[in-house]
Amino acid sequence: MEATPRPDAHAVQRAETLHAQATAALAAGNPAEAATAFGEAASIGHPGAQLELARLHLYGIGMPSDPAQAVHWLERAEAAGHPGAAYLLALVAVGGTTLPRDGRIDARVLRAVQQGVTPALRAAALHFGRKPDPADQTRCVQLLEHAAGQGDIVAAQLLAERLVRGEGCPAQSDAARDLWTQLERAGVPRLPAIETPLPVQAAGPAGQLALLEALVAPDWAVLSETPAVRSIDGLLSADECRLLVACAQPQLRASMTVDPVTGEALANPLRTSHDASFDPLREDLALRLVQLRIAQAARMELVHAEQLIVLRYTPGQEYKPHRDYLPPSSLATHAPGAGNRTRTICVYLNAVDGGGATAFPEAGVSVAPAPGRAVVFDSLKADGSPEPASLHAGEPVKAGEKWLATLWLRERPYRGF
Ligand SMILES: O=C(O)CCC(=O)C(=O)O
Ligand SMILES: [Fe+2]
Repeated sequence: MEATPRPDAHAVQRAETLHAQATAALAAGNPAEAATAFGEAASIGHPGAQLELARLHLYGIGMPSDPAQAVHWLERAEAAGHPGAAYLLALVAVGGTTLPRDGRIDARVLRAVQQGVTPALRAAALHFGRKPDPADQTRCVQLLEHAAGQGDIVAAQLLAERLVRGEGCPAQSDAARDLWTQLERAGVPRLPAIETPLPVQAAGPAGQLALLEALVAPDWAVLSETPAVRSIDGLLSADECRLLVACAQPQLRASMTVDPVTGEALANPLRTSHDASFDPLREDLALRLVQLRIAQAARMELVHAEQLIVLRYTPGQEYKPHRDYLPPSSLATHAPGAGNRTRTICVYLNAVDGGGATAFPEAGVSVAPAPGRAVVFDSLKADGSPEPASLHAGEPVKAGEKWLATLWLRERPYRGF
């Protein structure tokens, strides 16, 4: 890596001014202007500007997405000692498209954890939380405490759920109640009760970070060959199911469907749930690792996936019989280069008190919700043409809530990294 020449005091001052201008431009909704100013400050050697510029390149804000360019600036910021840069480089590398999946991932996350980078603490907590060793369970709680102490609301929610059940610590119902009272005062909704009675595959060696274990998914069981329907148990841990619900809750809105004639998104009685779509910008390392395992379970690369969707159904709500492949009208406007939706994986995040199974009438199979269980099915035939027998429905919920995470996977890459 090239060493960045040390800028003089005047240049440092100018870089600070540009960084402040760029930050203001971004907040005011002028990403192109922000990119120019961050770019100038980054070239002078401002590590914060290098990191911000990298994020714009990565997510294609104010410019087309260019992960390789993002990595270039992140490596500079990392060399200058910016704690967030190591974290972001690890986040890019786990995807395996722009940087190799190698030992630097764990080393970088470990460094970010030691420097207290909040999303790194959250990701490490969830990783250790999947290891059965009691010391790792304790580590998970400590990392959640550290992140929550730094203002990470989601970590605080996950911590409260562990405290109340005594997961990785003695049960502390008073402390859990106090924490929930504080959270509720701040407008944070309660999480549904999520426990995973299904055994979850252990996450690599005890006592150490080995984040690439996220890519190891349990095998599927074939329920129907044609149409292809499979199920997988123990895909996500309780913490991971809670994470998806907690991240979705603030963004829930009435679900839309694609009009088969016009391709427009419409509120539709076909689908009465609420859902949240995860903007890639909001995908932190923990969410990315969870999604990588979900994609792996579906035996596809995550770059083929549209944005993760989390759905919530309350009693009476359902997703009436439908097929997931896109009609030609919407395919033409929704990333046609990626091809059609070829496969879907839905992961149940909680136990539903009544109803809510996913039914495949043509296959004659039905999958009941259980936390961490997934159903994987194909929407296209082997020759790429639509498979009408992939018809399926989310049956009405009769009691309690149903939380579900869905990845719709395209024939070809849909995401940039
Ligand atoms: O709610 C369900 O069980 C099915 C969801 C579904 O069909 C979808 O997300 O495409
Ligand atoms: Fe569907």
